[in-house]
Amino acid sequence: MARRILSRFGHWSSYVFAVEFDTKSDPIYFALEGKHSEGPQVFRNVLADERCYSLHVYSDDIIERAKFYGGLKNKLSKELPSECTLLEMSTFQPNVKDSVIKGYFLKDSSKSSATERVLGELLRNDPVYVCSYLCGGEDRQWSQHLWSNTEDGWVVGSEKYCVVPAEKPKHHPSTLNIINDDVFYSFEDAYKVLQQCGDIIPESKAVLELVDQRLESKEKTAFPVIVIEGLDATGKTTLTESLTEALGATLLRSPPQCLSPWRARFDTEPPLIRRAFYALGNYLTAGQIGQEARKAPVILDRYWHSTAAYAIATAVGGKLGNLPQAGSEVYGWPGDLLRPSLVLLLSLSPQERMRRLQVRGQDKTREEEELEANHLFRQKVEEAYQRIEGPACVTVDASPSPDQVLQQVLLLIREKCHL
Ligand SMILES: Nc1ncnc2c1ncn2[C@@H]1O[C@H](COP(=O)(O)OP(=O)(O)OP(=O)(O)O)[C@@H](O)[C@H]1O
Ligand SMILES: Cc1cn([C@H]2C[C@H](O)[C@@H](COP(=O)(O)O)O2)c(=O)[nH]c1=O
Repeated sequence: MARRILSRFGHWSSYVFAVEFDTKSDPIYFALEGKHSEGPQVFRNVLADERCYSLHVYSDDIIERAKFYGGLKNKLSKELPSECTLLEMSTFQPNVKDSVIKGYFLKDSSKSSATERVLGELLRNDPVYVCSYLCGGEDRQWSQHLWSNTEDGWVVGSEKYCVVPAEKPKHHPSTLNIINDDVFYSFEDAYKVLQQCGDIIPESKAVLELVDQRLESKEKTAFPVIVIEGLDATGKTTLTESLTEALGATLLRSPPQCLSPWRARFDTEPPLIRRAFYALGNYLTAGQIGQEARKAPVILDRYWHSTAAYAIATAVGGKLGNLPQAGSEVYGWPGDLLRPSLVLLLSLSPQERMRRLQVRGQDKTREEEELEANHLFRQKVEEAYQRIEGPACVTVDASPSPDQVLQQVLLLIREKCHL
């Protein structure tokens, strides 16, 4: 397997490694060299005497890679001794798109041999690289040892590298693989993913059959198309229903109703597959818009902004600042997807949104840690919404009463769409 990666991007030692010791701060970045450099040691403040390993998921088959990585955390949590801590890790070439190899860094304070047995099994049977780390000498310098497969099992390979500090890259590594792993910018790219899943996810075929029958629509529409976006419970359903009535419009949504039987199934899949499903949903909806907007205005409950914003926020690890900068190509609109006339983003304070969620009877029992993680995720979704362009969204304060929100939005629509 090592040979495969060498042919694609160069030698293993040309990669930079990022370990997420703490999601609130930057990862620890390190590189590999033949000898240790003078200066600060990597891991000085974060590792003591634990045994350490890393796992890197790699396969030329993007579906195999996504599926295996998608299930790996669960598998490791079940099989490894409870004294093992799993940290997210990426291996990448700075500024090289699509170069990220996802994986985990493992701190093991158990005394058992179970960890090496589990990792050896993975190396033998699955699309992974395994490395172990040793700390030696008076100056406590770390080295990385890439494991190899042999006929008798696995061995700690002869390839030993010195672990040296690496510079923080300009962009967080998780941003390098967004295009076509998390967000699809053409119908064809999303379609290909579901085509490749046909054998392992039979439902993909049913979805593709529907998609094959879609009506193509990229043209400018006779009547305006107005999208209402926002986080869960910001009032989209309430507003889209009243708007539809007030304007004598047609109400559509993305993903469209016809995909409902498969949505839950695709929600359990890793991001590559799940996001391709949602992307195709937009193209199906675009076909419906093309038909309906000949006769009346169209109100849309979610569209491309949701697809891209949720995907980007999920893909980008750690802090809000790790999101790609405003103006980045990841916030662009797909060239082959019908553009709406206006996109309105409903915005609420986290407290009011939580209150509405609770009134609705959901999300009552989150643990504090999960809430915090979620809060960061929500912030990333909102920020990503606001950075998407072509068209960009107009933010609407959704905190007044339903009728006041409706009146405010009607004014905006009259002003921007001359309705
Ligand atoms: N302007 C408002 N003021 C107070 N409560 C509201 C307002 N708009 C909606 N609500 C209430 O907030 C809850 C969430 O509203 P709604 O279902 O319309 O949100 P949503 O954005 O469509 O949610 P989701 O995306 O999760 O489907 C509902 O109980 C609804 O009655
Ligand atoms: C359209 C769309 C939705 N999602 C996710 C985001 C939310 O968690 C739910 C909300 O869906 P609802 O139908 O409004 O309740 O689905 C997504 O990830 N990508 C999308 O394109």
